[in-house]
Amino acid sequence: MTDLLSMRGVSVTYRTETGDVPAVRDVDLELASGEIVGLAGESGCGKSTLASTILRLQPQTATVTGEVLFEGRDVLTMGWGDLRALRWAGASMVFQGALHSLNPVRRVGDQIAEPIRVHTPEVPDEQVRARVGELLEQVGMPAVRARAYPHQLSGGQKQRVMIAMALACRPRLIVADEPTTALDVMVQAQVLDVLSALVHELGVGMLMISHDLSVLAELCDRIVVMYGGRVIETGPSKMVFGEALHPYADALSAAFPRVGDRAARFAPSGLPGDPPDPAALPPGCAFAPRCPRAIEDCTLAVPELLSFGDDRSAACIRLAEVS
Ligand SMILES: Nc1ncnc2c1ncn2[C@@H]1O[C@H](COP(=O)(O)OP(=O)(O)OP(=O)(O)O)[C@@H](O)[C@H]1O
Repeated sequence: MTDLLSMRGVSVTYRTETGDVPAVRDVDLELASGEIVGLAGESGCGKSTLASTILRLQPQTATVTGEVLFEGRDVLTMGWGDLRALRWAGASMVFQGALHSLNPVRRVGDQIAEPIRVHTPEVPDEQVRARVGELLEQVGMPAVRARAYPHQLSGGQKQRVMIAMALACRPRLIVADEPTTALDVMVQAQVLDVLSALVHELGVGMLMISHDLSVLAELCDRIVVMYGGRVIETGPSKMVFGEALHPYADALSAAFPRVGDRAARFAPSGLPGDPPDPAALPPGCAFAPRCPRAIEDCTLAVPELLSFGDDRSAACIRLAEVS
């Protein structure tokens, strides 16, 4: 078990008018301080749902079971006071839609200062302002930009502001859900550089979700690949993308795009069919209907996630042949 984040047997089911949607099924995930872990998988495989459990941000229609231990304490059962203290100060999130979540009529410096003021009301204004300037400089912007309004900033600068805000209360974990998706390729690369430099410099942990495999490969120490709500492979990033064990992860790396190549973004070319509907998974291995190596036995039971060496695991009954 790692010191920072340890998720055990996490399942999330949404209640909907048309029935239950089991979006995440029995997921284990470990993340240590200073480590960047990437969550990969096609749209709808449960990445955002899993990430939202870390800060208990899922909607009321969701039922979450299992354990989400943050520094040894279960986020799923902690009281509201502890949860409030955890958000921003323990763990913070950089969202996909961040570019539109800044308040257009407030200076960005005031918006970065807000979590600091809420979490540490005793800190005098002058120190808060100094901290905001320091944060802007950390993300590569001059401190004077604190006075700017969002419309005066470019998309990349706005995303830097969101990163500064996420860092404001010195969290030990950052959850980044598609943090650069809306940005141009060049700006995307710059923002990713800022993020990874900060994670390494400050020694915080980061869970990174991206459709873009090249982003994950470049940035992450370890990769967790999801399919149909389950983890199907984990391992060091170079190995998962270079010599995948699971046929699905293998199909992904075969379709490996160039950095920022949006046309090739996470749609494993050459893989027939669509990702499964989480409310109606096929029996046994959910990937079997699309898998070039599937045999009849694959449909009998959900394959267990088995360890391969110290740092890799995969869920496929045919691994003896694949590995
Ligand atoms: N609030 C909700 N109510 C019902 N179903 C939901 C809700 N949020 C997500 N889902 C469903 O849960 C499944 C997992 O969704 P999730 O957004 O976690 O996947 P994802 O891998 O992050 O996809 P994407 O990359 O498209 O964001 C999908 O089938 C989705 O339709």
